[in-house]
Amino acid sequence: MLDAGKRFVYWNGTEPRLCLTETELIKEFLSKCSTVSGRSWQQRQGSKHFIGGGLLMANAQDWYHQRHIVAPAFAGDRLKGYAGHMVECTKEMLQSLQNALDSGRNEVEIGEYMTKLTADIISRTEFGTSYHKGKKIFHLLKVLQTRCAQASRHLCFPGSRYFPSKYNREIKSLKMEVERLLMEIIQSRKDCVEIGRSESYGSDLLGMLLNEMEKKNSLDLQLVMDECKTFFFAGHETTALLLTWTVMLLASNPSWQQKVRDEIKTICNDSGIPSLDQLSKLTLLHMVINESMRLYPPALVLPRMAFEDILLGDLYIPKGLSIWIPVLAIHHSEKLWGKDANEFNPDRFTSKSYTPGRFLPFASGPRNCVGQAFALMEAKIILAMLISRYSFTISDNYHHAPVVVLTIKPKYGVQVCLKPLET
Ligand code: HEM
Repeated sequence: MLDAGKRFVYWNGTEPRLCLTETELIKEFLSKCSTVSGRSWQQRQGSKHFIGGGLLMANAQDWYHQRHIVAPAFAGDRLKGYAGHMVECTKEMLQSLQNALDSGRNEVEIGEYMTKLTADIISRTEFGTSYHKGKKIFHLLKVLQTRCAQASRHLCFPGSRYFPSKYNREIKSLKMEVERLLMEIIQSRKDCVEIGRSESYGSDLLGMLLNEMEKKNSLDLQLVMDECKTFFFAGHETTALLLTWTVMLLASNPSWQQKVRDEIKTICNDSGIPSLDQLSKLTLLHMVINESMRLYPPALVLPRMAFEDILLGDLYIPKGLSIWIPVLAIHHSEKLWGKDANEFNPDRFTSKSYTPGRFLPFASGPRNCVGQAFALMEAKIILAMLISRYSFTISDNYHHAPVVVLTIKPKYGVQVCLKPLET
């Protein structure tokens, strides 16, 4: 793609798209244009049933307002408070790996375990004690997301979203069921506060959203529900893919696997469970995670629409033009990363100063990933616990077939052979 030139326009059906690959311009665009650019009508339409007007799809002043409500839930002590859920859920995942080994299997498809684990973690983080109901909601949301993807193929036909087709009827009833369950949880929290049984709406993500919105006098329940759906959508599959690809890379590179294991042993002693202070000291693990996100970025493109005329350096972007930042192509560019751009080499992240605009797994600027610190904490805890308990190698049954559909997935999964380590 980068061979087509540094900037070029191409047509996606009837929509012209400007592809931006110059790192200086990308940096400037992402840092300065967060309120004058945003999600297109098509993007919002395609996702409105399963995430609605949540942060990911919000634009302009709505986005700015929502970002300020949501951001505190992912920072400081609140963020640290989620670590316990991450450790507990990972212990359960390790137990099910052990059960698989005890039943005579020594090979597992690790992607399945990671997908279930990250769903469990976000479910507990969002809904605390209402966790089982949360899991049911998320299951319905997954079905809803698939149906929306199927229905969106017909979005180009005018009026198709109003047809009472099979998909549209199913989407409507799934959406109603999700919102009914979410309202049940929210209502019972509100009742507890009103009758004086509790002082706040709770310390989980949902409770924090309700508390923040009440403080700012804007308790909009539809928005609370949309944010809950957004966190699940934005934070579950992305992290599962990061973990799955990292295990694949470490299983194929035993020397890096051992280096990371030694680091974990030195820093976390024998427990293999990193404390919050220890997480920031796991520098080799962090380099491996970065390299994994460079090679297999869970978000492949950053799509935006210009809502006003924008002047970026010498580039004039007219209002209404779509802008695409091709993260995958930038992360694999030999010009930006050198001749070994397609190889696994975590050493390239030894220095913390990378050219801005060339490493964008979480985007950058004010509209970057609000869950970045959460995702990195989660990934480090899970990987540290897994690596200190098992050594793993890539199975002969693994076929390397990354498929690109919005995200980058291993088509046939990632099969690894596990060996318990002496403790
Ligand atoms: C490895 C894991 C993750 C990756 C690679 C990732 C990546 C990204 C990227 C690239 C964006 C910007 C999208 C764009 O501008 O088009 C984004 C936005 C967002 N992410 Fe993440 N994400 C991850 C995990 C999470 C988690 C765990 C959560 C929450 C629990 C989360 C919540 C969000 C939200 C709400 C936004 C929208 C922010 C805004 O528009 O202001 N993400 N993420």
